[in-house]
Amino acid sequence: MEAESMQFRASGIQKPSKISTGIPRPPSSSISTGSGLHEMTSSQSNVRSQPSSSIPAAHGLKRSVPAPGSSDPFFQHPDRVYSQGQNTAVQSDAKRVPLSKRAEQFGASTTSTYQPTQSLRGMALKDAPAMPPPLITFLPQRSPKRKRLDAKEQYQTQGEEAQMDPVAPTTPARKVFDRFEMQWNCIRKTPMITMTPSPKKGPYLSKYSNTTGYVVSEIEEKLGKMDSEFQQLKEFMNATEKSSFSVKEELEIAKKRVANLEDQRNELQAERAKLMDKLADAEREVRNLNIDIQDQQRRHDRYCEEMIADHERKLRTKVDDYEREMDKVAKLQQEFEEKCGAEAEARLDSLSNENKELRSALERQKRDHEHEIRLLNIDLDRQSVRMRDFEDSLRKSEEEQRALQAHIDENLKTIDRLRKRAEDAEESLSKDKGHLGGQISLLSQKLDISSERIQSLEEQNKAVQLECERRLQEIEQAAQKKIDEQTKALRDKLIKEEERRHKLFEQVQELKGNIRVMCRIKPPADKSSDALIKFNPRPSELDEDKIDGLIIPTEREDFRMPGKMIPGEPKEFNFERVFDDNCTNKDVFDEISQLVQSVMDGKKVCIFCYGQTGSGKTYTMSRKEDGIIPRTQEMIFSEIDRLKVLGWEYTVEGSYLEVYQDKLYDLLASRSAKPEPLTVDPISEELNIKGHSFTLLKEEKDLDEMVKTADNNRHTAATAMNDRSSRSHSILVLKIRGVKKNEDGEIIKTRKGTLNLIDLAGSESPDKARGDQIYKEGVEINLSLSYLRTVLSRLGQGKTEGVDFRSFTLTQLLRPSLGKGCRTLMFVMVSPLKENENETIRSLEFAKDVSNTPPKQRIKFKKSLANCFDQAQKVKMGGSGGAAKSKK
Ligand SMILES: Nc1ncnc2c1ncn2[C@@H]1O[C@H](COP(=O)(O)OP(=O)(O)OP(=O)(O)O)[C@@H](O)[C@H]1O
Repeated sequence: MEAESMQFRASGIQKPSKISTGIPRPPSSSISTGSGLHEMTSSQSNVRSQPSSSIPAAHGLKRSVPAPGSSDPFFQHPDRVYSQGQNTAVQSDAKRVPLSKRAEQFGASTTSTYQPTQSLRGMALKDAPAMPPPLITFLPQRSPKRKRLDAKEQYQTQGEEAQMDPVAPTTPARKVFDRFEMQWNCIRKTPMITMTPSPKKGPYLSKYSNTTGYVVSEIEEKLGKMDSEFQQLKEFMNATEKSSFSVKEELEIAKKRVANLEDQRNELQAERAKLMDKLADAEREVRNLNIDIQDQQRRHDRYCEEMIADHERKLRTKVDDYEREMDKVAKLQQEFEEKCGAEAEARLDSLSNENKELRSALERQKRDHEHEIRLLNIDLDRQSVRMRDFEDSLRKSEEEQRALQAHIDENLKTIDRLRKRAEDAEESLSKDKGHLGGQISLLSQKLDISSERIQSLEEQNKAVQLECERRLQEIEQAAQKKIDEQTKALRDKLIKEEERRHKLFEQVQELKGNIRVMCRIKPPADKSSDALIKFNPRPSELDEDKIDGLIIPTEREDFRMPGKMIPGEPKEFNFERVFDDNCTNKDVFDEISQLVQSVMDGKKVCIFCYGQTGSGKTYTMSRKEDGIIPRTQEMIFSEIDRLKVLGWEYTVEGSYLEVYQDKLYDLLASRSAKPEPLTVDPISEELNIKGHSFTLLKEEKDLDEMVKTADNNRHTAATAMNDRSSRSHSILVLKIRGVKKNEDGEIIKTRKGTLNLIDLAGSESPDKARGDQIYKEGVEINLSLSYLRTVLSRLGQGKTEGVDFRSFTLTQLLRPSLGKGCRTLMFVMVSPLKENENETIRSLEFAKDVSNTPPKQRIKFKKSLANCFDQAQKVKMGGSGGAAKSKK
């Protein structure tokens, strides 16, 4: 059976062996029943070739069987009409033609008819039709509309059809099988041949007899067997077809998978190309970053070098200037010391001027130096800002690198994923495996190389950054060291210079006198309309731009002609300086700032503002924007800062006091209750007020606050002339203490200065018409002022002994600052209005009294100075050599 099935597969036509027994045979016959249809034909042939002995009475049958195409009724059956040729062919080719072929032959005679009434009597078995003629058309009819397909298309179409209907007879084998099945069904449906029973005939013929029946049942049995075999065959055929369709399906799936894998491979290649591009971009970016970093570093180096060179150059210039100045000072000092005798006085003024210039130059230089240091610090700051910027840019580049790295990591992850996918694909695509694997490994190798490169670039970056930081630190340290050294050298020089300046300054101040007087003329509200006093200003002999004297014309009654006014003796007033109505508060302070400086040097200084009500005392002393007090505040605290550099530490204590009706009050005390008068210690060397303590002023703003409080509390009383007319003396007292310590912290020098800034009450004559209270206040004020004049006059004459300060609270208060070695400046404020002329002249005379007592030295100094100018003038007229001399 196995061999047969194999044979079937090879030929495409399977024929069960039982089929060969489709033609009934005698049971004794040697014809094998196990052969196929082919054998069946052979057996028929064998039957024909057998000796007549084996087939009894064959002849009778032979004779009775008509030849095909004859008029025998068998062949006239409407369903079994055979042409003679066909029949012959069947008979002659029965041995060779396979059943299928024969089936085709049968199928070709679509019009053949079968006559069941036809008898086979007298027909030899070999002449009997081998197969019953088919009842229907065997060959499948092709639809005329159906397109003719080539073999492949047909195969595919059949495959598709088979997919739709797995048992559809579309394959050639199926077609043959179906035809065979139909043929077989025909045979099965064909009614059994009717034969006339003939007991005389042999057993063979008796098989066809219905009367005996056993032969028919045998055939029936065999047919049943064949049927079942056929069913098996059919099942087998169906199963085979099904498996063939599933194989086809698998093939299709495999094809699709191949296509998918192809796509994946393409995708992978595209992704690899993208990654390569990204990698190239990253490398390019890193290269650019490196170039940027190098550029930045170069620029930074160049900037540092330039800065250092510039700084050195500036410093050299400064040192040179400083040394030149020092030489000049030394020369001057020498000259001064050499000509200290009579000529010294003659030269004193020029020396003092020079000294002033020198001092201002030195201060300028010092300021410049400080400015230089500030600039250097700014430069350093800028440098550190640049450094920070540089660090920022580095940090940014690092971040970019990190982002790049993250990107690469992401890509690596993607690659890993892809690699995994590729590996999966590799498993199913064995052909592409090597190729794809190679590509992936190449890609991962390249990526590894890139990651290594990035890592090394990062390391390079870090190294460059570290190097930059190190170099910058070195430069900073070197610059700082140089700055420190130079600052120290300059500081030492400055300290020496400061000491010299201090000495010279003291000398000049001594020469200027301990009591100095200056005058200020208040500008008139309306120059054109107001009736003004005719001040004839006299320019200073020392400085033509300045005024130091006033000549006021007077009138007197002609004693020969009473009532007639004639010009009187002009009144001449000489002061250290006169500020006319063009001068500002700044000019005033520039002139007196040296006295504030003296306080820093440990001197006791009193600055008074004297004058009639409304003449501008408070304006000069306390004007918020530019008065003496606000400017003094600023100067003191900036001086403290300056001297700190030279090793001085200062403390400032202050108090704001008021003398009203000869009683002392604290202007800082609360005004809610009636203020209690204070008592001054009459003996103490320092100003001591019982029950009163000075306020420690750490910063300028503390002093400012104190002044504001005092201003608010200041007692004022309305007068006809000035709404805020002051009816009391106000005194701002500042105690300034300085100590200088050595490196071990021991105090090596101390300075104790006191500054009294006094805004005196209005000096006008008391007028009864303004009320008793004001009159009383006026009398009191006048008394205290005249006593002050007395005290100052005596002091101006150098009489420090026997001066009684205790008579009035004001002088008692100022006593510690008016004694020997103290400095006093009196500002006399005058009104320019004609209506105030008397008061103005009285004020000027008051001031004259104070200043009319200059030291003898001063008179001599002025005389010799005048001589000097005369001589210089003469020389100038005489020739150039003289001019040079005069210049000198
Ligand atoms: N140099 C000046 N320039 C412009 N205005 C001035 C000047 N001096 C004083 N004044 C003005 O004159 C008025 C009176 O000045 P101030 O109060 O200073 O007088 P005073 O002498 O202090 O008076 P009192 O003795 O009553 O206190 C103010 O309005 C002030 O602004």
